[in-house]
Amino acid sequence: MAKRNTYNQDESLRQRFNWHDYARLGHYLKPYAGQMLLVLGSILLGNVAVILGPYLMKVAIDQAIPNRDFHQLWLLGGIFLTSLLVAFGCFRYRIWSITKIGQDLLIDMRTDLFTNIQRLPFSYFDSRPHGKILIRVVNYINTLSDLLANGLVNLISDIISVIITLIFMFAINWKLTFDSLVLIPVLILWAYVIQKKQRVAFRELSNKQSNLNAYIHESIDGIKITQGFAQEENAIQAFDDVANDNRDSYMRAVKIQYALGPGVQNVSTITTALIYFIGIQQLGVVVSTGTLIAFIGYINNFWNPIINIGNFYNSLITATAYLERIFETMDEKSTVIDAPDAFDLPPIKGDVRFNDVSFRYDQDEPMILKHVLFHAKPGQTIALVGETGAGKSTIINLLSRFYNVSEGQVTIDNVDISQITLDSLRTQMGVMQQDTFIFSGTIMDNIRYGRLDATDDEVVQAAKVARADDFIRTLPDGYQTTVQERGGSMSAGQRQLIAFARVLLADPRILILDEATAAIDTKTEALLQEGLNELLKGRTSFIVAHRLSTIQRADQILVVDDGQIVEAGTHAELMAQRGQYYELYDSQYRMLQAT
Ligand SMILES: Nc1ncnc2c1ncn2[C@@H]1O[C@H](COP(=O)(O)OP(=O)(O)OP(=O)(O)O)[C@@H](O)[C@H]1O
Repeated sequence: MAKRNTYNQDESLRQRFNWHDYARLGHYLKPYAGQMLLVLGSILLGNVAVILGPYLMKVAIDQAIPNRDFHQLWLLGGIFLTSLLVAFGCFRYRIWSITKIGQDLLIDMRTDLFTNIQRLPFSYFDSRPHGKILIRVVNYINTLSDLLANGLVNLISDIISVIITLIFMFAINWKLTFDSLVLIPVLILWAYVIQKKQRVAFRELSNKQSNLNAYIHESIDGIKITQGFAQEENAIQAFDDVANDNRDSYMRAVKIQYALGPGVQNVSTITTALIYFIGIQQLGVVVSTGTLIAFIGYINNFWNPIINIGNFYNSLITATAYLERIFETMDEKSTVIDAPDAFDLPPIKGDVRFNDVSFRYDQDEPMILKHVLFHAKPGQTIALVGETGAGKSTIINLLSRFYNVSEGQVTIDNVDISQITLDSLRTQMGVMQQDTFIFSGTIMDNIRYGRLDATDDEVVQAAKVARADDFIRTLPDGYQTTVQERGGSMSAGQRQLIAFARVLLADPRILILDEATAAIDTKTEALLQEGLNELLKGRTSFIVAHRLSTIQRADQILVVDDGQIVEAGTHAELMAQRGQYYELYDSQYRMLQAT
């Protein structure tokens, strides 16, 4: 697993970028090969139309004007006008088509990346700020798709345009053409020298952009805490730091990036001056006036695409920094996957065992769970209790195989869960986290998340059983009320009732519930208790329990301490033992009495 990373820590790459990886991009371009060929055809036609201009000028100056041949002049003018129209049409088609290809490419790459992210295990998300994942899916892909569609077609068009121009130049005067190319090797050397520095600078910049994104994401997520503790000034200061870092690395990167442009520009200007110099010396001897004027036109035609090629090369180096991050995420392998011979778990009865399970989150950290052993019979309710950080949530996370156990086995109906397909395991399990997640959408959609093919009636029925129906009907649009991501407009108790309904609809055989600790008014508490009782019926349930009532009713209570199960039994049995549970219960009971 990757080392943990925070917003102000630069991410290091696990593998060095391999230039051959650019070949992988070919895979994305393949479906658009036909469309790109059409675009290239239009570019070719457009280029010929543009390049014709200086040649027509030469004929006009050297022949039509001295001979006072108006017929030829009109003809040349007509051809020139038509060529302009053709160039305009080709240009429009090219812009439209390239934009479309770019957008389609964007969807393809983003879908691949997003699909892989959906499959990644909890450990991946534990180890990095979510803003750093976000920037890869949104910003980096944007840059890359533009480079692939627009940049690549422009590159090919520019190369074609250089070749056609060169052909015309050679046809007019081969000696002047060679003189025009004399500084090209200098340019290539210059591009090579700055390339290495540029890659390093843009890699650094991508890190800083990622940090900035991570910080913004984190601070928006935690805005209520920030305001609650009046820490806005500190947050702004921290933001300033990452934003300044970002600006500084941007300035360093563009300083190197823009070193190429003036280089090309200077070489182009010197070459033009050189041609004037040589041309004027030989004017009337070897070079006619028309030839010199046409040649100067061609030199511009020649250098414009060369400048563009230089820019493309620049963008390519820049995009490499983004590309390596995108590929890294695309190549990230899930460690929690189906075994090669995995089979579907048949309908679960609900017998669950932890056979001597030990677990650590990180390879180089000590075991968090140590030799955990218990057996839950079908339909039983198991309450996990213990001090904070004891390992209760870790135990239930292993049950749904959100992480792989490090040692031992977890079995359901006597089948090791590492041998069955994840899908068949998780679709038969209902997991409710302490902080119920609400997606943006309607209440109806949120409950239906439990089973997407449920009818409206089934959703309402589930809400009724979960005791959520009453409060939903008091909302302005009832079940069609729109709620925001995380359900900010609902109370914690209401969010839990929605979650109960969601799980009831899914009707899982095994229920895993991290009970909310938030203080809830007695009326909602009673409702939640009723909803919970309905939920527990006929299922094997694991509850990280905080309510005394839930704990007392459990068939088995497991007392977790420092990653081990130190006591197990019913409430009466454990009270009689007068051990840790007794003390825990006693202190909680006294606390309740005091309030
Ligand atoms: N994703 C994680 N990566 C690394 N360590 C973790 C992770 N989640 C939890 N831990 C560590 O594992 C230990 C057990 O945590 P766990 O969340 O299972 O405790 P808990 O008993 O559920 O606590 P609480 O009652 O406060 O929720 C703690 O020391 C915690 O710091």
